[in-house]
Amino acid sequence: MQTPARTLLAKIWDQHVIARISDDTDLLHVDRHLLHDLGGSRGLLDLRNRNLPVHNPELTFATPDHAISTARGRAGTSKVGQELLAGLRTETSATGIRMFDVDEPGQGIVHVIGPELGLSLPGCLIVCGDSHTCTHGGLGALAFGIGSSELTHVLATQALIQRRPKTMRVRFEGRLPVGVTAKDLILALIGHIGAAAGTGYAVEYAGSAIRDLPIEGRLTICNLSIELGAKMGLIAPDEKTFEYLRGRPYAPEGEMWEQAVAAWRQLPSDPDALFDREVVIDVEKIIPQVTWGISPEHVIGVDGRVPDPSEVTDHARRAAIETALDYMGLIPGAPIAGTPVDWVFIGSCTNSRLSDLRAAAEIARGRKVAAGVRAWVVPGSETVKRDAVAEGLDKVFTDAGFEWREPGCSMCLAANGEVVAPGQRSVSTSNRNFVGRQGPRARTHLASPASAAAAAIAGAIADVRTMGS
Ligand SMILES: CC(C)[C@H](C(=O)O)[C@@H](O)C(=O)O
Ligand code: SF4
Repeated sequence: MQTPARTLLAKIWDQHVIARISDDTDLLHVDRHLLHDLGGSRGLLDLRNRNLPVHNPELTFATPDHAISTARGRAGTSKVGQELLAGLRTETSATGIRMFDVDEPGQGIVHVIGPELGLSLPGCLIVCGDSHTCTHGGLGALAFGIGSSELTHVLATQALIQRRPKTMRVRFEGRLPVGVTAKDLILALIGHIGAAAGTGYAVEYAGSAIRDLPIEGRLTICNLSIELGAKMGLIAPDEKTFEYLRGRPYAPEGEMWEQAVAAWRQLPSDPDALFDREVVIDVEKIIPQVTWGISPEHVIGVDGRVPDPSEVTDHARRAAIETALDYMGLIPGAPIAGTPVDWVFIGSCTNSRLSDLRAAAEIARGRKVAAGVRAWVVPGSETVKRDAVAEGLDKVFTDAGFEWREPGCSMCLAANGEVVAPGQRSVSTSNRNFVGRQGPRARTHLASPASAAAAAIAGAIADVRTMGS
């Protein structure tokens, strides 16, 4: 009998089932557990208090990112941040967990270091107490965020009970227009199908535009899966994935590498595999995107106009637009381009990798940040920082008037006073434009690194396509 066609998700899932719990729920083995400073030490302390050992410390890795300051010398880390960092150090060393500490090669935003260290591999099941764990799906891993009690459970058992999600395939077809990046693709998708469309689904991104994307762009796409409502986003591994991973510190070597690649080649969804929902996006129609509101689905092309609630008949939608425009301080129907900005933030697990910094530097090179604008570049990891410095990107940015910071989450979630002041407007390469996300009453417009750099130079939301390089 022929085996039924299976999706990438089903293949990885089936390989991790330890026990069937019910028709749609399984106990799964976890291959990698990543810890960060906000939840990691708490989970480890919880175990200690219950006299439980960490089941597989060699499969668990930690790094501080959320609660540390990104100022030089980490000056400005709050008391709580310092306590969390100290706790992570004590508990990981007591349990034999490898921690990539501040100023050590390997430290960085947890979703940046997993891929770059080769900890995140195709076919792996990866969890972390963080909703953007979906990022690692860009390498063909099944990766998702877990809550704090699940985190403790994984530390104690290296396993997790999960309900099998429905499957959605999004095919991005065509060639990327000039100025359009992975970030624009995923924002356009969220705008098109809505920020709740992925709820209950694992989303597989496919199509010619995904195949053409370098790995870092694929990580950006998968990073925003949770902003689509999906806990998991995946992209089938291919030759680019293998090239990206070859020789990375934790990637398999020699004979093990050959065996791993042979196994990874079996992972892509079978051609006749069925998905619960299919979406096709023509990328040639997409232009650089920017958000105007307080959800990632509040997004338009940079040549567009802010919506006018008086033109919307649906009552609930009209009220939502009014609320968003009021918070954002925007005029209904006004063009979004030209809106003056106070802050530009280039960073976060969405867009702080080397290719992101290169794209921003292309726009910044030889130009100056507009008067009155503060612009930060926060590399995603020590490795990104080292590579960027080796290429002189830090110099390009500082010459243009950007501040060059140490790796961490920073202004993505406004820790340690790294905040946008009340009422001020920021263009940010991060993934959330929620109310208060970058500080109380801060106004956030999400965009790509190139678009963010263009805004810093113009002093206003700008169409990167008119800036050349
Ligand atoms: C702090 C952490 C739990 C949170 C998340 O789960 O995503 C954070 O990383 C975020 O981006 O809001
Ligand atoms: S960079 Fe932002 S989105 Fe990513 S893990 Fe840190 S706080 Fe969360």
